[in-house]
Amino acid sequence: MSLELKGVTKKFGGHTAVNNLHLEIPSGEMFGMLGSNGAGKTTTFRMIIGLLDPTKGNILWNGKPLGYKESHRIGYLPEERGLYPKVKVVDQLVYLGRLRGMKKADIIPEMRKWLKRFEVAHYEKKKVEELSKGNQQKIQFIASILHRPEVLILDEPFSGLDPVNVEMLKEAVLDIKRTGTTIVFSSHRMEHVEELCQHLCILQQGSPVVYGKLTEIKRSFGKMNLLIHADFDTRYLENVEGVVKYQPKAEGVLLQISSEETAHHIFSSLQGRGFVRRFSLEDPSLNDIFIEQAGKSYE
Ligand SMILES: Nc1ncnc2c1ncn2[C@@H]1O[C@H](COP(=O)(O)OP(=O)(O)OP(=O)(O)O)[C@@H](O)[C@H]1O
Repeated sequence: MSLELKGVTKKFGGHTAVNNLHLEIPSGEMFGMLGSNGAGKTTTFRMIIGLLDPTKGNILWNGKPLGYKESHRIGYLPEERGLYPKVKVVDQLVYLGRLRGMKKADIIPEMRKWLKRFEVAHYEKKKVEELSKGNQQKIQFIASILHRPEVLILDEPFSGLDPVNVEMLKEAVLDIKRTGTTIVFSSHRMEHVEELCQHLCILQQGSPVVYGKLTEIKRSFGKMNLLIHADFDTRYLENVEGVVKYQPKAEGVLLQISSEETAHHIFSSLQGRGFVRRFSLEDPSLNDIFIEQAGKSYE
């Protein structure tokens, strides 16, 4: 049971937006799709949901093609949010739920459950344009999950939300995953992907430059981070062998080092120089990996 992309390519005229993409996303998994602006994430999502046809390749859900007719199986939160501004929240959700094969009598209680959970129950009879952008996003999220899809595609679900709402949405996404839904989501916020996904892919110009399990991707990166807070000048570390990057922080310094051996060596070299409040060896962050692979910072 999985979502499979087999050699999927999408060309727009002479431009290749997605290039021979092979992915296998196990059923029930939450999968992170990363990449710089224009890398091909949204195009891939549009092909998965059947809004665009691949120029080449196949997309299979449990071994069968996923087409536009399978829309009741798929939930999609698009990047460019698009609800009808003049239509009331309830009418909008009933309309979208019915499009995905639900009965009105089933939609209303499910809708109310989610509106309450997202603390927007009092907007049920308001027009969408009367809601803030963040609250409109919650409504659009509800629209994407109301029919309990088997596959849920979330394009930048957390963008534009305040930290409290990000947490609220994250909890909801995790609960949906627990029901067995397969979730693919894109984000430019690496910490969200690190927190939620076991597997991920980084696209660059339509091709995956990193693909696999987060823990293995980190392990095979070949570098680690060393955080040091010391009450003395540590600038000499910049020239120590094995130190790849030296970044002064508001407090202390963050080093990127090539091996654990370098950490041992640095630890010894700090002895006798003064007080060390923190010495912490850490895995590389996804941001480190992204910057190196895709060549862009999203901090
Ligand atoms: N309908 C279209 N016609 C022509 N070119 C397109 C079309 N849709 C996307 N593209 C091009 O395909 C490439 C991939 O775009 P896509 O929107 O998939 O990137 P993305 O990874 O989602 O980017 P972002 O992070 O900015 O949302 C871009 O170069 C884009 O200009």
